[in-house]
Amino acid sequence: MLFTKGHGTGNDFVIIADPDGARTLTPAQVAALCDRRFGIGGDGVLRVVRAAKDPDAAAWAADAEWFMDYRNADGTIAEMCGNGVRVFTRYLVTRGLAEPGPAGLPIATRSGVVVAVLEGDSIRVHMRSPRVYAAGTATVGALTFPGMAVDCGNPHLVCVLHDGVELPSLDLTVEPGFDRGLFTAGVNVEFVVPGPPVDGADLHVAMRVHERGSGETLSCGSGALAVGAVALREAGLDTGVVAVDLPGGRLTVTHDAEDRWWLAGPAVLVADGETLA
Ligand SMILES: N[C@@H](CCC[C@H](N)C(=O)O)C(=O)O
Repeated sequence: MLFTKGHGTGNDFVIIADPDGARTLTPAQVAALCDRRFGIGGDGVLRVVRAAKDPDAAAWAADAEWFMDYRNADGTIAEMCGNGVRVFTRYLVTRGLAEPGPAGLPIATRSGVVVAVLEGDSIRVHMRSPRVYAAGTATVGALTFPGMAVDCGNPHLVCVLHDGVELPSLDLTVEPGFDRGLFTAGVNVEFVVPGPPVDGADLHVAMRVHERGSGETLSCGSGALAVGAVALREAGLDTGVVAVDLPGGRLTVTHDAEDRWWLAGPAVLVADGETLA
């Protein structure tokens, strides 16, 4: 099987082209591809398929030619992957499979159509609007952190650290505890600390994330969107730009005056290959 490897701020993906929807990817195959010792290694798989050729995306085929079929490293399906959309777009354009129009390139995902705009090394995506909807808590070791539940198409719990707890001190090798009644399908948990002012942003934060189905990753685009929404809300700002620093680099979240939410950051293809087993 031919594959391409790519990443967005270190959130890395195995990309499998399946334009006509001829391939079945089982959870076990996805987990094997993503295995960092016995496989290619990745936080997830992006299957590149025409929306019209996949029953999960047929509803969007009139609005977007291509469907990002995203799977987590453990083989589970997720509704959205913000870094994945950018890497997916880079793949389509680099391979000549799509060309963005003046308004950008629509991409179908399991949580609807998003639109990607190429800006050199960076790709900016008009995302589905995040919805901050409930209070929750996360536990890491003996510590409990209050947080806000945010729906970005996929579920997030954003926790601002308190009492001088520092991001590097958190052990995210194990899944944080969370309220399974609130998040019946699991959750991606973001831990956030405020940062000093940076040029071009209204707010600046640093975050780490434990992703549902993938463990701690170097970056999570939908997580950054959730964090940006909570940061703007807590600052009392309706619109603004939030610089979000992750272990893998910086993403920028913007809520503009037309009520659009944007996620921007780099997207890189690093290798092509072929699996042998
Ligand atoms: N890394 C992604 C999110 C991938 C899906 C997530 N693990 C889930 O299960 O919801 C991103 O960049 O958004």
